Amino acid sequence: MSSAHLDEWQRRSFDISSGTCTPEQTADAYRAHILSIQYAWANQELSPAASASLLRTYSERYAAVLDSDDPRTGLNNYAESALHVARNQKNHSDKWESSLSSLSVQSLPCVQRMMQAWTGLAGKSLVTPADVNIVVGGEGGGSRGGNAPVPSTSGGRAEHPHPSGVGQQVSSGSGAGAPSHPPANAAERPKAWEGIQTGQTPVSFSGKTQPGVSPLFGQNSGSSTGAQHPAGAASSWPHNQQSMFFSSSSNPSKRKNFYGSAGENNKPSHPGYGAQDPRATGRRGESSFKSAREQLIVDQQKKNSHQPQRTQLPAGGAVVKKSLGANRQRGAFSKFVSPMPRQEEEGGAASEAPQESQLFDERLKNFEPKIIELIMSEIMDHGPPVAWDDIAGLDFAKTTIKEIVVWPMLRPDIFTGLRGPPKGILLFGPPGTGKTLIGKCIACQSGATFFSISASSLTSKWVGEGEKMVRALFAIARCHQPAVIFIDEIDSLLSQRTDGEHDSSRRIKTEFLVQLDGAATSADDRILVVGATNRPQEIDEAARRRLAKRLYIPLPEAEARKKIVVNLMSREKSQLAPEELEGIVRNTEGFSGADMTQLCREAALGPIRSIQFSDMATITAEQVRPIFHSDFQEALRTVRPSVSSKDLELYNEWNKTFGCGR
Ligand SMILES: Nc1ncnc2c1ncn2[C@@H]1O[C@H](COP(=O)(O)OP(=O)(O)OP(=O)(O)O)[C@@H](O)[C@H]1O
Ligand SMILES: [Mg+2]
Repeated sequence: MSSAHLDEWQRRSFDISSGTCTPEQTADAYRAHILSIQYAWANQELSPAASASLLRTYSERYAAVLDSDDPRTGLNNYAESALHVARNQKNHSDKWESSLSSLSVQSLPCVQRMMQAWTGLAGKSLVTPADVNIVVGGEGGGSRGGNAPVPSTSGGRAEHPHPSGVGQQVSSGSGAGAPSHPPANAAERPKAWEGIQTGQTPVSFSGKTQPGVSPLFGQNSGSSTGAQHPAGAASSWPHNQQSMFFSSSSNPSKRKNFYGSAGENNKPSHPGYGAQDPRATGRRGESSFKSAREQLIVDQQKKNSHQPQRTQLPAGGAVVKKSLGANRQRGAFSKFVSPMPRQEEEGGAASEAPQESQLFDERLKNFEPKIIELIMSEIMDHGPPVAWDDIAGLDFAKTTIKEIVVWPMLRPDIFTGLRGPPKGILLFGPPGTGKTLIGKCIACQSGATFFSISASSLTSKWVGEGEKMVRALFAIARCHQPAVIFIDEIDSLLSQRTDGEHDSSRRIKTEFLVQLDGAATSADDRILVVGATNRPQEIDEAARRRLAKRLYIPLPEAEARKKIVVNLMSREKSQLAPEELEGIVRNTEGFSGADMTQLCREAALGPIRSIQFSDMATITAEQVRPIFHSDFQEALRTVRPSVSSKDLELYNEWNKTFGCGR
């Protein structure tokens, strides 16, 4: 035994027996003991007999700590695990089975009304608001965001009524066709309807509309219209209506799940999104087993659940393809939509789903799971939301970006051919002017799948891994279209190729250029690469050409500086007269957005600095005085602009030569 070991053991023994340790610390120390005994034994520092004896001794004491029912002296393992089980336990509603029989359902007034409406009121809204109280799928079983997984009968050409019996999802939109009549006899009815009639299908009814659960009857909360459902679904849905009925993988994070979806084609899942939460299927009794990867995704979803839902489940549930912009919800979180409708997207029939799923596998089968995993982790779905208004000034850049990202979504029909959006944007300008901020804003506002890639994650110490990463990145982006790939500090990835540089970094650049060029991507692919740099002159000329839209992000003008101060001060207690504000703006000529932020931070410390040291411990937050103009004056002594006029000249020069600004 080395003396170091003995010292350590002695110290731990002392700690444990000193009585000052919490049960957790004691247990930890015992665990450490047992580990070190095993380690010493494995290294032949302890004889087998000695280690067996030590282990026995420690195990006895260890057990006493762990299994104690006295919380002061030990850890109650049973309680801990019981808590764990309780945390993961499904609530009662999971087990709750409706006592409603098919007969009692039929006698419900709303069902009666609906049946009457069916026969008597074709062409009119069939439901009253009260009807929306009936939901399908129970907990988590519905689809979200107004994309009810029900087939459409758009254009009045549906031969089959809605499985719920309504015949059509009643919509506020204009795209809905005339509601269809119910089939006159049971033989004509789709199976799902029979399921309701006979109580065979696992339909549950709850007393209230749950958020995120699509009403079975009645108006959809979103902009879902008949037109939103893929054409053709109407004719194909009866064959798998149950799966459509219950599939609901509309969570945005599900798209991270597409990988590994092989073999799931027959499940009522969103084929493009792979494994799904079994609860979401609404099928009771199905195995609740989740792989570690699925569990991770579920955990991530929970973690990010406060984020706005940006991904829309294509109508029809079983259809993978995202619908085009014209059919989507619009607004801040709506998706960036391809101006070039693809054939499959237009078709969108459920029968195409298996092919699509195969396509996903096909496209990614050559990539190592590890690499795919790495890239998937770079998909940015979270982070504090940034709105266009949070970015002061930069109107030209903002308008141009909206033009490239937002407008094609609104009018996909006119953004085709030569008007198609560019594949690459370069944001360049002095440091701290909001380039990264714009990237974050695109992530929040475009609705596209947003990959925020750092150059370091693409460059690997393993030769050859880097270009694989680049290939995988674009392949995955292609599977998640429309997609935006944001590469901050792109100069480090695409700097000029020199003779002396390492071969692997050269290969990464080449691969990137190939992918950017579209040689490896088709014209229909909606992948937008946004690069940001404050060293535009270092970018390789080939890369420069591919980043066709080069936008100068200059230092903020007076108005923008004012807006930054006003924005930041609105969140603090401050007293600034308008003329004082103007004074600050005048004195900050040449400051970048980041400098302005720094100035405000420094000024905000003014009130704190004025507090007497003796009062520091007792003063309440309300007693801290507001930020005054004098604090700004004080701050201006220490905060200086970070961009020199010489640097500015360089940027202006580069902008004149290569920029796309006016
Ligand atoms: N136009 C702006 N409006 C509001 N805040 C801004 C603006 N520009 C910069 N800022 C502030 O400065 C901070 C830094 O900005 P950002 O990281 O976007 O700069 P950058 O242009 O990416 O700089 P770099 O080139 O050094 O990466 C932002 O978090 C924000 O607080
Ligand atoms: Mg930046």
